[in-house]
Amino acid sequence: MSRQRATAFVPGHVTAFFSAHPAERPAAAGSRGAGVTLTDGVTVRVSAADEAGASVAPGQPTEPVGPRTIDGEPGTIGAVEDVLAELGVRGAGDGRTIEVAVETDLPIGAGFGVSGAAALGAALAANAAFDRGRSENELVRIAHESEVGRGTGLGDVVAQARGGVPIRLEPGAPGVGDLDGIPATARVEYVTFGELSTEEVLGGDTAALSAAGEDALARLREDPRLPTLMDAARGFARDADLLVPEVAEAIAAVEKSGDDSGSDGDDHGAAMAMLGRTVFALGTGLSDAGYDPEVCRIDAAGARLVER
Ligand SMILES: Nc1ncnc2c1ncn2[C@@H]1O[C@H](COP(=O)(O)OP(=O)(O)OP(=O)(O)O)[C@@H](O)[C@H]1O
Ligand SMILES: CC(C)(CO)[C@@H](O)C(=O)[O-]
Repeated sequence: MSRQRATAFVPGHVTAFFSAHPAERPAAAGSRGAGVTLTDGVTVRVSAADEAGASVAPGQPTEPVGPRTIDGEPGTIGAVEDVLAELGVRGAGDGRTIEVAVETDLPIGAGFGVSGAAALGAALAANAAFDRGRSENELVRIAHESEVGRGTGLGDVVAQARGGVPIRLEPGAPGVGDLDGIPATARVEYVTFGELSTEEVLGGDTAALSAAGEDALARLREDPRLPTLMDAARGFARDADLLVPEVAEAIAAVEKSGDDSGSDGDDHGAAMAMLGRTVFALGTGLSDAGYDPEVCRIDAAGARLVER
């Protein structure tokens, strides 16, 4: 008998650069690239709900699915619904409804991979709560396929499952894709100026962007260190023509304050988080430049079930 309730934590993931690799089969689709996973992330609690809390999901007018909240307010994430359907826990057909509570301090749609994290957290928690007996690789694949299917991300789920500083060498879910990483830890600062639609960028022409992403990856593979990650990220944002003015200004301000203070080797400047109007820095670059950033660290562990 399962406990019918479980909670998972999934780190946020900031992509530094990427190339898009669509494919017929969602498990084979994905991205190459690199980024950092964050101790700031998404907590997902999945539980059997009371009938009183039952609701009807958009697009499924007759199926009661149970309450869905994001930070306590009603809200759904498409990839989460697809994960639950795949695991057969969405409307179990026995009158049971499922409650999903997503909590995060991260902004949604600003380059932190919140939708991928919510999907992976829902997969881990639903599997545990309803004793689905899937392995970690299977759950990562289900979350990856759901995220790719919704067009809200390509490489966040596999990166978030791993933790650390993931390098996505080959696109796709476990068994298809291939990951490496930079063995490093650091303080992370970030400031968000607003959203950038992932669906819009991925739905457009990605050829130039992907060429820039492949160049950046080649550079990082030659020298898998944090300063090279940040430098390749800045080059990518420029070459892929994705840099937004507020982020460009912040990157320049961090560079200038580093030059002025003759800063040591611990600060590697700032870069843009893909895909959001967000700037991030490793070290104290943003606070040194006079910004008031959120502060966290590189996450060491990757997605996991937690006691709650
Ligand atoms: N308040 C909200 N703001 C934005 N999206 C929301 C909100 N509530 C639910 N959503 C859903 O959450 C998902 C957000 O996906 P999106 O890929 O835009 O963001 P993200 O995963 O946080 O960021 P990114 O892909 O830029 O790293 C979408 O499916 C959207 O429908
Ligand atoms: C496409 C993307 C930048 C959206 O956040 C991310 O999923 C990635 O790096 O594949």
